[in-house]
Amino acid sequence: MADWFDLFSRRCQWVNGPIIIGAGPSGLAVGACLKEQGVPFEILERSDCIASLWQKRTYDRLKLHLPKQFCQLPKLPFPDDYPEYPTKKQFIEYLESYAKHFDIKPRFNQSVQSARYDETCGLWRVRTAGTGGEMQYIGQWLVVATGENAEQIIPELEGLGQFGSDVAHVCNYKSGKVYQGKRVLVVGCGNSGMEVCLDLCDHNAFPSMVVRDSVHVLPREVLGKSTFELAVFLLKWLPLWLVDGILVVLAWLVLGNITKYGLKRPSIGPLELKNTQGRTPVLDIGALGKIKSGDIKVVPGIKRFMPGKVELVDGQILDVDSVILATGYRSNVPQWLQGTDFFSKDGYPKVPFPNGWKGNSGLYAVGFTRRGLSGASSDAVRIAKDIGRVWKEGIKPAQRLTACHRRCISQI
Ligand SMILES: Cc1cc2nc3c(=O)[nH]c(=O)nc-3n(C[C@H](O)[C@H](O)[C@H](O)COP(=O)(O)OP(=O)(O)OC[C@H]3O[C@@H](n4cnc5c(N)ncnc54)[C@H](O)[C@@H]3O)c2cc1C
Ligand SMILES: NC(=O)C1=CN([C@@H]2O[C@H](COP(=O)(O)OP(=O)(O)OC[C@H]3O[C@@H](n4cnc5c(N)ncnc54)[C@H](OP(=O)(O)O)[C@@H]3O)[C@@H](O)[C@H]2O)C=CC1
Ligand SMILES: O=C(O)C(=O)Cc1c[nH]c2ccccc12
Repeated sequence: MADWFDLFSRRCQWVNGPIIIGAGPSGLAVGACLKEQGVPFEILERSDCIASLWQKRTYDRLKLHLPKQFCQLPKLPFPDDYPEYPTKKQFIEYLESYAKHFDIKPRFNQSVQSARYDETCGLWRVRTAGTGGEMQYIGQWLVVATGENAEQIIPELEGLGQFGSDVAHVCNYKSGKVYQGKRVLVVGCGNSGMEVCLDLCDHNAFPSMVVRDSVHVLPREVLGKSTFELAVFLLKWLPLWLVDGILVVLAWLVLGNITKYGLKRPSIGPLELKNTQGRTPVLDIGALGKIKSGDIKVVPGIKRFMPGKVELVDGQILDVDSVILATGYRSNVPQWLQGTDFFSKDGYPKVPFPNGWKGNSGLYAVGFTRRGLSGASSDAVRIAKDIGRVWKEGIKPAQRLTACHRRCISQI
């Protein structure tokens, strides 16, 4: 009886078409491409808005750091009057207009708790929790679009619990305004750590940035041309190792020897490191100047925290008012995707680029190639074509619905 109650109370829903998890740029891009193919779909989003990473978990001064042609989604370019590097506000407005243009209406407050392929009926079952209670969605395809940045990484650092209350992950940092006059320890030297330090300087705070190992810093532009664009251009003719070599030489010519500031370069080149380990090179937009001037202090790894203090691996003890953890993000796919070995433990597809977008039994992954928004866009185009082909071949899952659906519902 309870099963039929679920069905009638709409706690269990058949989705005619793919179930897309995540309404960030990746999920929206797949949605737009599916619309063009005439394939219906549902997008399930844990937050109450599209692109929640951009709307809720990024700082005010953020801009795209790749030129706009590498960041637009399929089928709808950025408006002509957008600058080369759109601001966060412009990017969000673009995404809002993108969703509107393609009439994409995600289901908000649907946090996916589990998704599993049911071999017996050949369908995916997706369970969500949200403001309206628990729901189950059933469909033939599952598109994972939850992103490489789904969860903040809080490293285990000795004594951090005793440091004091002013510890935040960078995803909760908005502006340096509230840190005025404070000594701030920024842990991490990726693009977030660097830019937050710059923002802290601009708000008269005193940042120290922890660089525990090595980091690639590249100028965002060389002679007025985007370094990233140059790399993409060179990769058309040259092997990756050579392009990496050229980038390092260019960085040295433009930025000088930065080792003396505590910024050691990794032995692996910047693009290879990005592709293999997901470590994004820093595209400098001014932090390096502040490091050179001494406004941002570079400090080595952390040994332990004490109340109001931090001890570093070289024995220095610093008095610190606040700590910002710019320690990165992780995928959350292993937390909810069950019964498939398509994703590895780190939450990325096991199959290397360019084949990681398609798994078995109607499973797809978009936005997990460590290639930013342009990587997500190419995944989205491929996925929609693949699903569209099957859809047009006339496999109408709805026709299988009655018998199959009944069996599935009876197992809730
Ligand atoms: C600060 C920052 C700046 C960046 N700048 C650039 C840039 O300039 N250029 C570039 O190319 N890339 C950039 N990136 C890379 C970034 O990955 C992309 O910009 C982009 O946001 C990726 O889109 P996505 O849809 O794959 O993931 P996200 O934008 O993270 O979207 C995933 C969505 O899935 C939802 N979700 C997650 N888990 C669940 C769940 N269990 N159930 C339901 N919903 C769920 C999330 O709430 C989110 O809305 C940046 C990343 C960061 C963190
Ligand atoms: N558009 C833009 O301008 C921006 C883009 N981004 C993008 O967002 C993504 C995430 O960037 P970001 O948030 O910087 O994260 P990243 O993963 O790129 O960097 C994390 C940093 O934290 C360091 N770290 C992690 N754990 C520790 C620890 N225990 N002690 C000391 N250091 C530690 C890492 O060091 P190690 O390398 O040694 O592990 C690394 O320097 C990237 O793809 C980035 O390009 C971010 C900000 C701005
Ligand atoms: O900003 C990011 O995180 C990106 O993933 C964009 C990106 C993809 N490939 C790169 C290589 C160098 C610098 C940024 C990127």
